Amino acid sequence: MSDTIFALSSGALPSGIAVVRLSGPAVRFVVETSAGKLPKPRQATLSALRAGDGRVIDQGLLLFFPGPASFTGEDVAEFHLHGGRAVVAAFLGFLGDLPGLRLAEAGEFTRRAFENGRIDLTEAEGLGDLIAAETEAQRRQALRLAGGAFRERAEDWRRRLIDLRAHIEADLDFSDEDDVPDDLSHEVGVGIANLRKEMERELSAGQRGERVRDGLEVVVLGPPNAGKSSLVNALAEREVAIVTDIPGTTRDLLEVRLDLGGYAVLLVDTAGLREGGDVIEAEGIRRGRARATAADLILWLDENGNAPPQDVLALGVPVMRLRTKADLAGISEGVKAVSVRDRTSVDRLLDLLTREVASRLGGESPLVSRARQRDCLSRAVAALRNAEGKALPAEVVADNLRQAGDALGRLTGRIDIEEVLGSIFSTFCIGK
Ligand SMILES: Nc1nc2c(ncn2[C@@H]2O[C@H](COP(=O)(O)OP(=O)(O)OP(=O)(O)O)[C@@H](O)[C@H]2O)c(=O)[nH]1
Ligand SMILES: [K+]
Ligand SMILES: [Mg+2]
Repeated sequence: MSDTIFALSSGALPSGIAVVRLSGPAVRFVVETSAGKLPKPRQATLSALRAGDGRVIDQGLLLFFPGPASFTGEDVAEFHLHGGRAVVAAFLGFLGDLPGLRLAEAGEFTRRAFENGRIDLTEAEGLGDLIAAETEAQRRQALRLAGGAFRERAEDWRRRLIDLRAHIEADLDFSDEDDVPDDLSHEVGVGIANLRKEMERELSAGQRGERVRDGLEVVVLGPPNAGKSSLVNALAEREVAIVTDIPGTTRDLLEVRLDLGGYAVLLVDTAGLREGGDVIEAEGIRRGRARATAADLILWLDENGNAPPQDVLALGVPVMRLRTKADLAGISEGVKAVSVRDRTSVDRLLDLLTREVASRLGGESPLVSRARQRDCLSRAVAALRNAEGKALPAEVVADNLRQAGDALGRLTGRIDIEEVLGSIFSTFCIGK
């Protein structure tokens, strides 16, 4: 019999209300001990909440969700206490002293929901993303995943794969090996190609999904003293980076998270690019370049409006050129100008960046948003490609379809999941 787990599932104390959640076989016993009797399922019930020795710890709401129709699939209870530190400490102390009860590990409620078949792995990932979501686009995407959109899609694909295999296997039973009726093999070929195309569409949308989830990375590059750190501070509206008139002030990479029109952006300040300087600065410059290599956008800042050097252009990352310190010089045509002394110009730049980010990340929330999901789906696509060759023996086609199905099984967590489970659920917070 599994342990009964409990945790403070709501946020930091003190708070108006604190929700302590329990799941497992001892839940009924705990509820009866504390509230005197089991309340009606799924109905909030006000009750004195007592410790094992009968003393009242708090007066609060209690909810009881009998398994298997609960979040975890087991008996679950929620105690809504007053969110004082002493109240919660006393209640958790009472629970911890009961036999068979222990504090939940990070993500353990969700893990039980998965293990009891209440949700699949993509829904569990969606729940984790929903809790981590900081922007509107992240919330929408996570909610779609948590609501089962990817699971439904993957199940549909799996059913179709099974149908296709059934066709092929029926065929193997009834005909000589090299004598597959043309119309049937044609039908199967079309079915495989359609599946592959649908999966490929989701994979390419997934590049957007991963950016929405992780944030679009914008790296600020330019010569020393171009005003990079000043602009980063102005865009973030906080003094994140040190600004001085000494060239070579910034050495470490500095990351700032921005919410631009509901999209997460990671803005990275870097050391000014130049030859020479001391070892510390040289290392800073090396890190800045390396970071820019993987960026989604480079903001190239220069107070004269000069273009970036060839080695920056050669990175192949889109570049937005900006002339800085526009308050000091006249208008220069062709290059957008900004001055941190002129808030309107900073706001205009924010608008421009927001439009740029929205044009890249906007649209319906993609299903794929993690490397793990991308990896599983890529394997399925590769297997389908291998099944599409002309004049392949039916056994080879069937075997590749089976492999594609296995890849989808790994995606939803039907098979081969032990090695990924730990890494997925350990990123959750305790109480989820
Ligand atoms: N007049 C004016 N001065 C600015 C503007 N932006 C930055 N500066 C000044 O330019 C100097 C350099 O600014 P920083 O933001 O430190 O420049 P940086 O590119 O981060 O410099 P490094 O980190 O050393 O590469 C500071 O004295 C800033 O006050 C601007 O828009 N107008
Ligand atoms: K500087
Ligand atoms: Mg700087």
